[in-house]
Amino acid sequence: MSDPILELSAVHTDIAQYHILQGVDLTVPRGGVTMLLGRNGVGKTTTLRTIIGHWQARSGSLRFNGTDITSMPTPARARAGIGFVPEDMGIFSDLTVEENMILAAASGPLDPARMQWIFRAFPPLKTFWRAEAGNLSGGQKQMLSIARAMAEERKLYLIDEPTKGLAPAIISTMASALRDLKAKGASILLVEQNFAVAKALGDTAAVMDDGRIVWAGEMAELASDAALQDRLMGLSMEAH
Ligand SMILES: Nc1ncnc2c1ncn2[C@@H]1O[C@H](COP(=O)(O)OP(=O)(O)OP(=O)(O)O)[C@@H](O)[C@H]1O
Repeated sequence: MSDPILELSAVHTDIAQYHILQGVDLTVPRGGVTMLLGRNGVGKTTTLRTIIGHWQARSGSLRFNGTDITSMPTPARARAGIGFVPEDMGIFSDLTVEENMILAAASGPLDPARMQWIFRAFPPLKTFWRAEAGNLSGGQKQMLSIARAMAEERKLYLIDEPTKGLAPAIISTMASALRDLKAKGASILLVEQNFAVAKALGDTAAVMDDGRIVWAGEMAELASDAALQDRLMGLSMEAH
Protein backbone atom coordinates (compact mmCIF):
# COMPACT_ATOMS: atom_id res chain seq x y z
CA MET A 1 0.00 0.00 0.00
CA SER A 2 1.51 3.33 -1.00
CA ASP A 3 2.01 6.09 1.54
CA PRO A 4 -0.59 5.35 4.23
CA ILE A 5 -1.66 8.23 6.51
CA LEU A 6 -1.21 6.08 9.63
CA GLU A 7 0.73 2.94 10.44
CA LEU A 8 0.88 1.14 13.78
CA SER A 9 3.50 -1.59 14.12
CA ALA A 10 3.49 -4.08 16.99
CA VAL A 11 1.90 -1.60 19.38
CA HIS A 12 1.52 -2.72 23.00
CA THR A 13 -0.41 -0.58 25.50
CA ASP A 14 -0.95 -1.20 29.20
CA ILE A 15 -3.73 0.37 31.25
CA ALA A 16 -2.68 0.17 34.90
CA GLN A 17 -1.57 -3.44 35.40
CA TYR A 18 -3.55 -4.71 32.39
CA HIS A 19 -1.87 -5.54 29.09
CA ILE A 20 -4.61 -4.33 26.71
CA LEU A 21 -3.07 -3.88 23.25
CA GLN A 22 -0.94 -6.91 22.50
CA GLY A 23 0.87 -6.11 19.27
CA VAL A 24 -1.47 -4.04 17.08
CA ASP A 25 -0.48 -3.77 13.41
CA LEU A 26 -2.81 -1.37 11.64
CA THR A 27 -2.61 0.58 8.40
CA VAL A 28 -5.00 3.42 7.51
CA PRO A 29 -4.82 4.32 3.82
CA ARG A 30 -4.75 8.01 2.92
CA GLY A 31 -8.07 9.56 1.91
CA GLY A 32 -10.34 6.68 2.84
CA VAL A 33 -12.53 5.42 5.64
CA THR A 34 -11.16 2.50 7.65
CA MET A 35 -13.56 0.72 9.98
CA LEU A 36 -12.14 -0.61 13.25
CA LEU A 37 -14.43 -3.45 14.24
CA GLY A 38 -14.65 -6.21 16.83
CA ARG A 39 -16.54 -7.50 19.84
CA ASN A 40 -16.93 -5.43 23.03
CA GLY A 41 -13.81 -4.97 25.09
CA VAL A 42 -11.29 -6.14 22.47
CA GLY A 43 -9.34 -2.85 22.47
CA LYS A 44 -10.86 -0.57 19.81
CA THR A 45 -11.17 2.50 22.04
CA THR A 46 -7.74 1.82 23.52
CA THR A 47 -6.31 1.77 19.99
CA LEU A 48 -7.80 5.21 19.22
CA ARG A 49 -6.58 6.56 22.57
CA THR A 50 -3.11 5.21 21.91
CA ILE A 51 -3.07 6.92 18.50
CA ILE A 52 -4.03 10.32 19.95
CA GLY A 53 -1.66 9.77 22.87
CA HIS A 54 -4.07 9.56 25.82
CA TRP A 55 -2.41 6.23 26.47
CA GLN A 56 1.30 5.89 25.77
CA ALA A 57 2.34 2.78 23.82
CA ARG A 58 4.72 0.70 25.92
CA SER A 59 6.42 -0.63 22.78
CA GLY A 60 5.98 -0.64 19.04
CA SER A 61 5.77 2.37 16.76
CA LEU A 62 3.20 4.79 15.37
CA ARG A 63 3.82 6.69 12.13
CA PHE A 64 1.48 9.48 11.06
CA ASN A 65 1.80 11.24 7.72
CA GLY A 66 5.41 10.14 7.38
CA THR A 67 6.47 11.16 10.91
CA ASP A 68 7.20 8.95 13.92
CA ILE A 69 4.70 10.10 16.58
CA THR A 70 5.35 7.30 19.09
CA SER A 71 6.77 9.63 21.74
CA MET A 72 4.89 12.78 20.78
CA PRO A 73 2.57 14.33 23.40
CA THR A 74 -1.15 14.56 22.58
CA PRO A 75 -1.26 18.33 21.75
CA ALA A 76 1.54 17.88 19.22
CA ARG A 77 -0.33 14.96 17.61
CA ALA A 78 -3.43 17.19 17.37
CA ARG A 79 -1.37 20.01 15.83
CA ALA A 80 0.10 17.54 13.35
CA GLY A 81 -3.44 16.95 12.08
CA ILE A 82 -5.15 14.21 14.10
CA GLY A 83 -8.67 14.93 15.36
CA PHE A 84 -10.29 12.74 18.00
CA VAL A 85 -14.01 12.33 18.70
CA PRO A 86 -14.29 10.29 21.90
CA GLU A 87 -17.14 7.91 22.68
CA ASP A 88 -18.27 10.12 25.58
CA MET A 89 -18.27 13.03 23.07
CA GLY A 90 -16.00 15.32 25.12
CA ILE A 91 -18.24 18.38 24.93
CA PHE A 92 -18.65 21.04 27.64
CA SER A 93 -22.26 20.79 28.86
CA ASP A 94 -22.28 24.16 30.68
CA LEU A 95 -21.06 26.07 27.63
CA THR A 96 -23.08 27.04 24.57
CA VAL A 97 -22.69 25.37 21.19
CA GLU A 98 -20.84 28.49 20.03
CA GLU A 99 -18.43 28.41 22.98
CA ASN A 100 -17.79 24.69 22.44
CA MET A 101 -16.89 25.42 18.82
CA ILE A 102 -14.67 28.41 19.69
CA LEU A 103 -12.68 26.29 22.15
CA ALA A 104 -12.32 23.53 19.55
CA ALA A 105 -10.64 25.92 17.10
CA ALA A 106 -7.41 26.08 19.07
CA SER A 107 -5.32 27.85 16.46
CA GLY A 108 -7.48 30.96 16.00
CA PRO A 109 -10.99 32.26 15.30
CA LEU A 110 -13.62 30.03 13.69
CA ASP A 111 -13.29 29.95 9.92
CA PRO A 112 -16.61 31.23 8.43
CA ALA A 113 -16.38 29.01 5.33
CA ARG A 114 -15.76 25.97 7.49
CA MET A 115 -18.67 26.92 9.75
CA GLN A 116 -21.00 27.16 6.74
CA TRP A 117 -19.95 23.65 5.78
CA ILE A 118 -20.53 22.39 9.35
CA PHE A 119 -23.97 24.04 9.50
CA ARG A 120 -24.90 22.40 6.19
CA ALA A 121 -23.85 19.00 7.57
CA PHE A 122 -25.53 19.55 10.96
CA PRO A 123 -28.34 22.16 10.71
CA PRO A 124 -29.41 21.84 14.40
CA LEU A 125 -26.09 23.35 15.46
CA LYS A 126 -27.04 26.58 13.70
CA THR A 127 -30.52 26.54 15.26
CA PHE A 128 -29.13 25.97 18.78
CA TRP A 129 -25.93 28.05 18.35
CA ARG A 130 -26.51 29.97 21.59
CA ALA A 131 -28.05 27.11 23.59
CA GLU A 132 -26.19 25.30 26.35
CA ALA A 133 -24.72 22.09 24.97
CA GLY A 134 -26.05 20.14 27.96
CA ASN A 135 -29.62 20.84 26.78
CA LEU A 136 -29.12 19.35 23.30
CA SER A 137 -30.60 15.96 22.40
CA GLY A 138 -28.28 12.95 22.28
CA GLY A 139 -28.02 13.13 18.48
CA GLN A 140 -27.33 16.88 18.55
CA LYS A 141 -24.60 16.38 21.17
CA GLN A 142 -23.01 13.80 18.90
CA MET A 143 -23.21 16.27 15.97
CA LEU A 144 -21.49 18.91 18.13
CA SER A 145 -18.81 16.45 19.12
CA ILE A 146 -17.99 15.66 15.48
CA ALA A 147 -18.32 19.34 14.51
CA ARG A 148 -15.71 20.23 17.16
CA ALA A 149 -13.24 17.89 15.48
CA MET A 150 -14.18 19.45 12.12
CA ALA A 151 -13.60 23.03 13.38
CA GLU A 152 -10.04 22.92 12.08
CA GLU A 153 -8.68 21.06 9.13
CA ARG A 154 -7.44 17.60 10.10
CA LYS A 155 -5.71 15.00 8.02
CA LEU A 156 -7.03 12.10 10.06
CA TYR A 157 -10.15 11.80 12.19
CA LEU A 158 -10.44 9.14 14.90
CA ILE A 159 -14.13 8.70 15.67
CA ASP A 160 -15.43 6.35 18.38
CA GLU A 161 -18.95 4.95 17.87
CA PRO A 162 -20.63 8.09 16.47
CA THR A 163 -24.00 6.39 15.91
CA LYS A 164 -24.29 4.72 19.31
CA GLY A 165 -27.82 4.98 20.70
CA LEU A 166 -29.04 7.26 17.90
CA ALA A 167 -32.32 7.05 15.98
CA PRO A 168 -32.12 5.95 12.31
CA ALA A 169 -32.79 9.45 10.91
CA ILE A 170 -29.91 10.93 12.91
CA ILE A 171 -27.67 7.99 11.94
CA SER A 172 -28.16 8.87 8.29
CA THR A 173 -27.31 12.56 8.96
CA MET A 174 -24.17 11.37 10.72
CA ALA A 175 -23.25 9.02 7.88
CA SER A 176 -23.65 11.71 5.24
CA ALA A 177 -21.56 14.19 7.27
CA LEU A 178 -18.78 11.61 7.49
CA ARG A 179 -19.05 10.95 3.75
CA ASP A 180 -18.74 14.71 3.23
CA LEU A 181 -15.65 14.81 5.42
CA LYS A 182 -14.08 12.04 3.36
CA ALA A 183 -14.99 13.86 0.12
CA LYS A 184 -12.97 16.82 1.41
CA GLY A 185 -9.92 14.55 1.41
CA ALA A 186 -9.73 13.57 5.08
CA SER A 187 -8.85 10.07 6.20
CA ILE A 188 -11.06 8.51 8.87
CA LEU A 189 -10.57 5.68 11.33
CA LEU A 190 -14.02 4.82 12.62
CA VAL A 191 -15.15 2.49 15.41
CA GLU A 192 -18.71 1.46 14.61
CA GLN A 193 -21.11 -1.14 15.99
CA ASN A 194 -23.75 -0.62 13.31
CA PHE A 195 -22.90 -2.94 10.43
CA ALA A 196 -25.09 -1.15 7.88
CA VAL A 197 -23.17 2.08 8.58
CA ALA A 198 -19.84 0.25 8.50
CA LYS A 199 -20.74 -1.30 5.15
CA ALA A 200 -21.98 1.99 3.68
CA LEU A 201 -18.99 4.09 4.79
CA GLY A 202 -16.00 1.77 5.02
CA ASP A 203 -13.42 1.41 2.28
CA THR A 204 -11.21 -0.87 4.33
CA ALA A 205 -11.73 -2.66 7.63
CA ALA A 206 -9.64 -4.04 10.45
CA VAL A 207 -11.12 -6.44 12.96
CA MET A 208 -9.73 -6.72 16.49
CA ASP A 209 -9.81 -9.56 18.96
CA ASP A 210 -8.04 -9.77 22.28
CA GLY A 211 -5.85 -6.70 21.76
CA ARG A 212 -4.72 -7.55 18.22
CA ILE A 213 -5.86 -7.02 14.64
CA VAL A 214 -7.02 -10.45 13.48
CA TRP A 215 -8.27 -9.54 9.99
CA ALA A 216 -7.68 -6.60 7.66
CA GLY A 217 -8.91 -6.05 4.13
CA GLU A 218 -11.54 -4.43 1.95
CA MET A 219 -14.82 -3.59 3.74
CA ALA A 220 -16.74 -4.97 0.73
CA GLU A 221 -15.03 -8.34 1.17
CA LEU A 222 -16.04 -8.53 4.83
CA ALA A 223 -19.56 -7.28 4.06
CA SER A 224 -20.13 -10.00 1.48
CA ASP A 225 -18.92 -12.89 3.65
CA ALA A 226 -21.40 -13.71 6.44
CA ALA A 227 -19.34 -16.68 7.66
CA LEU A 228 -16.26 -14.48 8.03
CA GLN A 229 -18.26 -11.84 9.93
CA ASP A 230 -19.64 -14.53 12.20
CA ARG A 231 -16.21 -15.97 12.89
CA LEU A 232 -14.63 -12.56 13.56
CA MET A 233 -17.40 -10.73 15.35
CA GLY A 234 -20.20 -13.15 16.20
CA LEU A 235 -23.37 -11.27 17.06
CA SER A 236 -21.54 -8.17 18.29
CA MET A 237 -22.66 -5.90 15.43
CA GLU A 238 -26.09 -4.29 15.15
CA ALA A 239 -27.63 -5.26 11.83
CA HIS A 240 -29.10 -1.85 11.03
N1 LIG B 1 -9.33 2.87 32.43
C1 LIG B 1 -9.28 1.52 32.36
N2 LIG B 1 -8.85 0.77 33.41
C2 LIG B 1 -8.78 -0.57 33.31
N3 LIG B 1 -9.12 -1.27 32.22
C3 LIG B 1 -9.58 -0.61 31.18
C4 LIG B 1 -9.68 0.82 31.16
N4 LIG B 1 -10.15 1.20 29.95
C5 LIG B 1 -10.33 0.06 29.26
N5 LIG B 1 -9.99 -1.02 29.98
C6 LIG B 1 -10.08 -2.43 29.54
O1 LIG B 1 -9.40 -2.54 28.31
C7 LIG B 1 -10.07 -3.50 27.48
C8 LIG B 1 -10.30 -2.87 26.13
O2 LIG B 1 -11.23 -1.81 26.28
P1 LIG B 1 -11.67 -0.90 25.05
O3 LIG B 1 -12.59 0.15 25.59
O4 LIG B 1 -10.49 -0.49 24.30
O5 LIG B 1 -12.49 -1.93 24.18
P2 LIG B 1 -13.48 -1.68 22.97
O6 LIG B 1 -13.15 -2.70 21.95
O7 LIG B 1 -13.47 -0.27 22.57
O8 LIG B 1 -14.87 -2.06 23.65
P3 LIG B 1 -16.33 -1.42 23.51
O9 LIG B 1 -16.83 -1.83 22.18
O10 LIG B 1 -17.05 -2.11 24.64
O11 LIG B 1 -16.22 0.07 23.69
C9 LIG B 1 -11.32 -3.91 28.20
O12 LIG B 1 -11.10 -5.17 28.80
C10 LIG B 1 -11.50 -2.84 29.23
O13 LIG B 1 -12.13 -3.36 30.38
